[in-house]
Amino acid sequence: MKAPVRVAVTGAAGQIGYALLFRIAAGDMLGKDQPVILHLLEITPALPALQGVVMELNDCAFPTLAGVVTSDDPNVAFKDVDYALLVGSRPRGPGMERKDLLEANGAIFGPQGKALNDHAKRDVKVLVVGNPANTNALIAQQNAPDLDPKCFTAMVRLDHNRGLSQLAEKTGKHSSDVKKFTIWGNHSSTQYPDLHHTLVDGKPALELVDQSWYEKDFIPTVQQRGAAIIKARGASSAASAASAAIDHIRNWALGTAEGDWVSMGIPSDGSYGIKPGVIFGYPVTVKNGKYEIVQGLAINAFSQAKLDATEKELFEERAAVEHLFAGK
Ligand SMILES: NC(=O)c1ccc[n+]([C@@H]2O[C@H](COP(=O)([O-])OP(=O)(O)OC[C@H]3O[C@@H](n4cnc5c(N)ncnc54)[C@H](O)[C@@H]3O)[C@@H](O)[C@H]2O)c1
Ligand SMILES: O=C(O)C[C@H](O)C(=O)O
Repeated sequence: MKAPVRVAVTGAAGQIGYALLFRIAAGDMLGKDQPVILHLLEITPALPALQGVVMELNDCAFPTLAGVVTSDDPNVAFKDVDYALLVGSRPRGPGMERKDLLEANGAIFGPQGKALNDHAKRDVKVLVVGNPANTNALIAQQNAPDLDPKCFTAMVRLDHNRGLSQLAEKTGKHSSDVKKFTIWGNHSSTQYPDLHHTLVDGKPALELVDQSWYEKDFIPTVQQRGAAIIKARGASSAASAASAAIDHIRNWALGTAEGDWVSMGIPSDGSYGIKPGVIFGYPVTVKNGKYEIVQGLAINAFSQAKLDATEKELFEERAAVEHLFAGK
């Protein structure tokens, strides 16, 4: 067994929290040889419910669970953490766009960014799940001037996994046969699920499906999947969101597979013409805990229009929350 690492999860008594904590504690995220100490943050009224979750965690007697810290204070919860999964925030209901949550949730991420800045490990890996995830990650990043801006990422992995599954079903293959798929941009209905470089069992995806299915079926299905789940379940996705969060951190910590990439919301740096200043979904590979944008992919006019639309939306969201940045 390795030395334990500290993993913070916010909103730990919520529905994603309930699907996430047990898998992290069981070693699904960082490996069966990596003990974890969970640092669980909740709002004060949810602390009794959180205690119930902790009782259940203990009752599992997981070999990889080395301790649990609970708090309603981010300055306590983020002390010395190696990983922080920022889930705690309000989910949307039917008929809402995720950006309608900016007002309600944006205020959560400034103080949490500052607490990470003041207390977390200097190479902390932060994943924002709470919606609107990209812009909340930007708010946290902008309140953490002493941390590397690249510590802050947002989750587009659920969209990525949804795309793998849709394409696998259409082509009669398994999702593990699908490689080099990308979610560009925002975790919102402007996200661009891009099949132009995708391979299914080694063959170009766009040679296996027709363009009209790609444009009129695949893209909107992936873009609107969160809303479809809210409609069907009466609550937003939880187990699949938790699973995607585990995939995102596992790949960031342990690396991506040779010959493939994953999608992560990361700080834009000018790659593919996206101006710096937002958290943008990109194709990335990871080695030794560092992610790198896959460079040199051809972008045709169709793709460029989609990239422009999602970039525009992210800069609009940025403009709406700039007052929450440190020093503003
Ligand atoms: N990025 C994605 O792909 C994705 C997928 C699914 C859900 N989400 C988002 O994740 C968020 C959580 O969803 P859920 O279904 O678990 O919601 P939920 O309402 O079941 O749980 C949220 C929890 O967060 C807690 N919380 C609220 N403010 C907090 C704060 N300041 N600090 C700590 N905890 C706080 C609440 O008490 C609650 O227990 C929502 O914003 C949802 O839209 C994102
Ligand atoms: O759609 C939502 O509001 C929840 C989540 O972001 C999802 O994609 O399932």
